[in-house]
Amino acid sequence: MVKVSVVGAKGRMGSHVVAAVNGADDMELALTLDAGDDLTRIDRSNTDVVVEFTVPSVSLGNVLTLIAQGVDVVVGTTGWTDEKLAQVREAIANGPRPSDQKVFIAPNFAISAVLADYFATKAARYFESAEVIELHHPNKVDAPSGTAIHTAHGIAQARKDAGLGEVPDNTETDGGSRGQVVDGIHVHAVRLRGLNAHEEVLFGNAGEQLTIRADSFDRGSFMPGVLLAVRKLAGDAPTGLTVGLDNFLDL
Ligand SMILES: NC(=O)C1=CN([C@@H]2O[C@H](COP(=O)(O)OP(=O)(O)OC[C@H]3O[C@@H](n4cnc5c(N)ncnc54)[C@H](O)[C@@H]3O)[C@@H](O)[C@H]2O)C=CC1
Ligand SMILES: O=C(O)C1=N[C@H](C(=O)O)C[C@H](O)C1
Repeated sequence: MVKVSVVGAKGRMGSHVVAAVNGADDMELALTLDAGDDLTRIDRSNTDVVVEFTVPSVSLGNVLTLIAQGVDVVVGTTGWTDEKLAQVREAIANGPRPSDQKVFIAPNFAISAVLADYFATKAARYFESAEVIELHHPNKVDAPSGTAIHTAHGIAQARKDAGLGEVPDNTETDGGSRGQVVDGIHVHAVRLRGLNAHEEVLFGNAGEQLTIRADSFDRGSFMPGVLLAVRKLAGDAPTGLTVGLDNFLDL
C-alpha cells in the first residue's frame, strides 16, 4: 500500500484527492493537513507520497519543507516559474535523499488538457497566428491559469524551433484587452460562474483556423492523473524533478 498524505486537504482539489485516495485499493490515506498545520508532522515513517494542492503563494515553501522531510511530492498547485523550479532542484540536491527523491509538478492532471497542450505544441509550427484563451470558475485566485502559461511556453518553443517569427499583430492601442503576453503568445483569461476549467488554443493562417479545446467539467476529471502520478512516484518515475503529466503518458 502506498501511504499518501494530502496538503491543502480542505480545499476544492485537496478534498477530491482525499476521496480519490480513500477509493484507491492500492493506497492508504495518511495525514490530511491544511493551512496552519505543521508540515513537519509528515515524514518517511508515515508517508510515501504527499499530494500538494494549496495556493501559489505558499506552494514553494511547502514543497521545500516536504523535500527536507525526505518524502516524495506530487504538486498540482500553480504559480511555478523557472526560478522556483530551480529552487526545488537545489533543495533535492541538498536534501536528505539527493540520489532518489522524486518531486512531480503538473499544471494540469486532466487527460483532455494534457492532450490539448501536446497537440498544440505539434500544431504550432504550421500556423502564423496563435492565441490561448483559458476559462475558469470565478473562485480561482491566479490568472492566467498555470495550464495556459504552460501551453503558451510550449507553443512559443515550437515556433522558435521551426524558425517562425513574431505572431502578426498591428494593435496600436491596448487597454489590456489583448491579454497577457507569455513568451510572445497572447493569453486571455475568462472568469465566469458556472465554468470549471477550460482552455482553447486558436491557430490561424490566411483563410483557415484550427481550434483545440479541452473542458474539465468536474474536478473528478483530475483524479485519474493525480493517482497515476502517485503510483509513478511510488514506482518507476525518474528521480529528481519532473514537470508535466505528459512524461507519464505514452505520447
Ligand atoms: N494541476 C491541476 O490539475 C489542477 C491545479 N489546480 C490548482 O490547485 C491549486 C488549488 O486549487 P483549489 O483546490 O481550487 O484551491 P482552494 O482554495 O479550494 O484550496 C486551497 C487549500 O489550500 C489551503 N492552504 C492555504 N495555505 C496553506 C498552507 N500554507 N498549507 C497548507 N494548506 C494551505 C487552503 O486552506 C485551502 O484549503 C490552485 O493553484 C489551482 O490552480 C486546480 C485544479 C487542477
Ligand atoms: O484553479 C483551477 O481550477 C485550475 N487550475 C489549474 C491551472 O491554473 O491551470 C488547472 C486547471 O485549469 C484548474
